[in-house]
Amino acid sequence: MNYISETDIRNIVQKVMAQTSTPGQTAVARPADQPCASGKKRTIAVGSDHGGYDLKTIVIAYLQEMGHTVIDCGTHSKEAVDYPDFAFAVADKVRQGIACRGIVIDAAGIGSCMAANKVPGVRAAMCVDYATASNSREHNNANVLSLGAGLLGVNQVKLIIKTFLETDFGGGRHARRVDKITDIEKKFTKEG
Ligand SMILES: O=P(O)(O)OC[C@H]1O[C@@H](O)[C@H](O)[C@@H]1O
Repeated sequence: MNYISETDIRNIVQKVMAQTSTPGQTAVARPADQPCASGKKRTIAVGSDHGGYDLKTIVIAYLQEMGHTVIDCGTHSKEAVDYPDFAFAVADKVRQGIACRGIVIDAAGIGSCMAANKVPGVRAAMCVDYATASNSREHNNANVLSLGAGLLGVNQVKLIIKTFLETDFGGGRHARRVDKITDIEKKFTKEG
């Protein structure tokens, strides 16, 4: 006859407790939180609306030049579309761990950032220069970069992307704070 041993019960309880951790406890790692070691060739998801379409083409070429694999989540023309659809497509690739990082682009970069941040496990940052790109990585462990195509020149964009991909998370006090962001998210998601 099959029965559940005390060890099995202990394992089940530990698993359930880990999945329902409360603020102050260490966050459970999800695919989107898996490390994306610097210096390595990565898979990066990129998406834009019509306002970011031209820049997306440049960004994809730049990433490929650096040796990264790109998942192009669209849009595929300059026909008017809605940025949340493409920001979600990118963010969901990061959430699932299919892409290590994501880049979302629209004309201003704001709406795509908002939409991407609704996806569990995603920390999207709208960056406009070296300082915001490095801070978003070092302090916030951002895994999605949002760019405003109408605000940035091509060289600026390349510097932002290079910085975003090559800056490591600082850990320490920053990890405690990022864990608190995750705890807020968990209050509102079943998936947590
Ligand atoms: O082309 P329309 O619809 O005027 O504006 C789209 C842009 O306006 C903002 O929402 C976004 O930045 C998006 O790219």
